[in-house]
Amino acid sequence: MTLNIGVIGTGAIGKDHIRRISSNLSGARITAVTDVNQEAAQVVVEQYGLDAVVYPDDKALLAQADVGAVLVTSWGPAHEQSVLAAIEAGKYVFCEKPLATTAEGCRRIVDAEIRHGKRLVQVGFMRRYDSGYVQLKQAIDERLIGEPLMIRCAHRNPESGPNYTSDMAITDTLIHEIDVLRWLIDDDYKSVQVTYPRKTRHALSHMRDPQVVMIETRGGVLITAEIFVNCRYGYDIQCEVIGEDGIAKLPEPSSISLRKEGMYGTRILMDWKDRFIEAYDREIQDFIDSVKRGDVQGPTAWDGYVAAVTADACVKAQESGEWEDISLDEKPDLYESRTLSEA
Ligand SMILES: NC(=O)c1ccc[n+]([C@@H]2O[C@H](COP(=O)([O-])OP(=O)(O)OC[C@H]3O[C@@H](n4cnc5c(N)ncnc54)[C@H](O)[C@@H]3O)[C@@H](O)[C@H]2O)c1
Ligand SMILES: O[C@H]1[C@H](O)[C@@H](O)[C@H](O)[C@@H](O)[C@H]1O
Repeated sequence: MTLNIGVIGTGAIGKDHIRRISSNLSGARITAVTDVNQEAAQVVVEQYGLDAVVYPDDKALLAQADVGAVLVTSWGPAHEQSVLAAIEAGKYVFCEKPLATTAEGCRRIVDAEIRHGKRLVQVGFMRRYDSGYVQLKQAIDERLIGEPLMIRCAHRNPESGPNYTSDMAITDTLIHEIDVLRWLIDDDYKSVQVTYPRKTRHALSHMRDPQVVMIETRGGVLITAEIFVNCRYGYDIQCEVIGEDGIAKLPEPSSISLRKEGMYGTRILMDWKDRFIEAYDREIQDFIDSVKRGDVQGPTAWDGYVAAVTADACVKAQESGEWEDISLDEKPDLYESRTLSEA
């Protein structure tokens, strides 16, 4: 049976997920949408030729009995309210990162899910579905490089918008590394420090860019992550795991090589939508399939909580310049069952 999906937030990524569900993926259709900008939501319905109703808000959308699952793709500060309302309505919910903008908000979602007694929430940490990261994890799990000792990574965007602030380097950007690296090496974080190299002239005056974040894991692995959101040349994601017996590196996206005008090289992508297009397809297809089985498997609300606690400590470290502790509540039993990361 086709799964009816409602979409809360029809901005950039909401539209992109609507496009993939309507044209690339199988087993689901969009029957309901809402956005604070209802006219924009109506335009999206027409643009993608959807047979969908535009509802005034998330509550009205969630009240529809025929909506089997929802995607929360609104602004970060609106996520918590919609996810809590979805859990209360007993609906499966895929929420883009961040699950909530505070660790307390994520914890409220975790507690609501525990009270419900069953996993309903999947968080949009799509890198776990990227074939490059999956290969990297396989190499680590198979001990091809021995015990991991250090990780070096870089998260570069060509440019940041006018509303982007220094803390968003953590909460909006590094949040992907925060999730994927603990999944990659099956470890959790202990402490963090943030330092600032010389600032690029391309960053707006209110911003620190680039930033370098050092995270120590409980197992003693040292992570160095560069965040550079005005690098100009492309959307570039790098990750290298240095182990006792060798080094494993995230593959570059496949691309033809060009010999042209005295140069030999490959193109670099400019947009996150293209860099992780297959990962987004896989994560949303997995959500659809697992909702239909009644058994959501992707990144959990607990993963969203861990990311938020870690991000809070990173933001504190941005301000203090000191090493800051990262301390988590005890993992609830609900999240001990097999997930994608353990499958
Ligand atoms: N996984 C990823 O790689 C990835 C990529 C991009 C964005 N995101 C996340 O997705 C979310 C949306 O990002 P975006 O780039 O699409 O932003 P956007 O600004 O393009 O779209 C957000 C939309 O949400 C709407 N909105 C705000 N509050 C709402 C509410 N209470 N109810 C309904 N609609 C509401 C806005 O009107 C807007 O149309 C953010 O949390 C962002 O961090 C994730
Ligand atoms: O919302 C986007 C998205 O998550 C991208 O993957 C990231 O590179 C950007 O920095 C962020 O602003």
